Amino acid sequence: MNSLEIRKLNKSFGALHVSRDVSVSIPEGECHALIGPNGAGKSTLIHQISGVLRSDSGQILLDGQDISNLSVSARVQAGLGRTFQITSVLPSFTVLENLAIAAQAKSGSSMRFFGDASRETALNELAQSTLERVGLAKRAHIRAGDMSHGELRLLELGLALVAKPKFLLLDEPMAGLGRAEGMVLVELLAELRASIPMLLVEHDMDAIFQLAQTVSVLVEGGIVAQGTPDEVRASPAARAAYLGGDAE
Ligand SMILES: Nc1ncnc2c1ncn2[C@@H]1O[C@H](COP(=O)(O)OP(=O)(O)OP(=O)(O)O)[C@@H](O)[C@H]1O
Repeated sequence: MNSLEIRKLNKSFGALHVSRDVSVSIPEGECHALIGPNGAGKSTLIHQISGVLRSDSGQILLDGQDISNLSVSARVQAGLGRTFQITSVLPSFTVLENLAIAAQAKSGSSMRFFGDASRETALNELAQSTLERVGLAKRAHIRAGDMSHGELRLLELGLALVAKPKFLLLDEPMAGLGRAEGMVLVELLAELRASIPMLLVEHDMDAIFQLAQTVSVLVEGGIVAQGTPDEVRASPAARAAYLGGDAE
């Protein structure tokens, strides 16, 4: 079963206790949004989950496997996918080439396998099907550097999907997108969440309330409210700390 469970994660920077006993459980089929004011500790938590930062204590379980002590790349190998705020797209390669390169990298390809036709076919098929999955089939042969910002976001998601993740970490996927581009991405993520559960850090409340079945509100590193969007909207702690007038 695809799921992510984090149990009592803590992280301090010197005297600053940022993540405080954070626990979240995200089962199969679910998009969980993490929201909170600037400086609440959202990025820190994402970095702890992805492995960029080691937690001081707590556990991270992916499909029941404890990945708390794995490196970033070992977590990716274990099935933890993520989109990066710093793009991993190669701008002078086409969209399809970017996906094919990612597919090859994921497959652990090396020169000694070069020329294995069936293997190349499989990688090309994976690149092509991912291209279609993220709605970029018509843009296959465009240089990635010539794409719009919204298309780049779709390609970044495609690069994560090539690795066939069991779970996706999405760090502000809507950032910088216009309304139309944002809607395309929301629709795509809504389709994907049925097969790949996801944790979404996002400031765009419309996107959150369209996508997330459950929400955690993080304030000063601790979760002050957790539940469905409606429960969180109704939570006095969340309203006081974060949602304010938007919750009305
Ligand atoms: N490497 C670090 N060293 C020291 N303090 C840090 C470090 N990284 C983050 N912090 C501090 O931890 C707190 C939480 O920061 P974090 O970036 O996780 O918040 P955030 O919720 O992601 O904020 P934003 O919404 O603005 O991105 C802040 O007070 C920040 O200054």
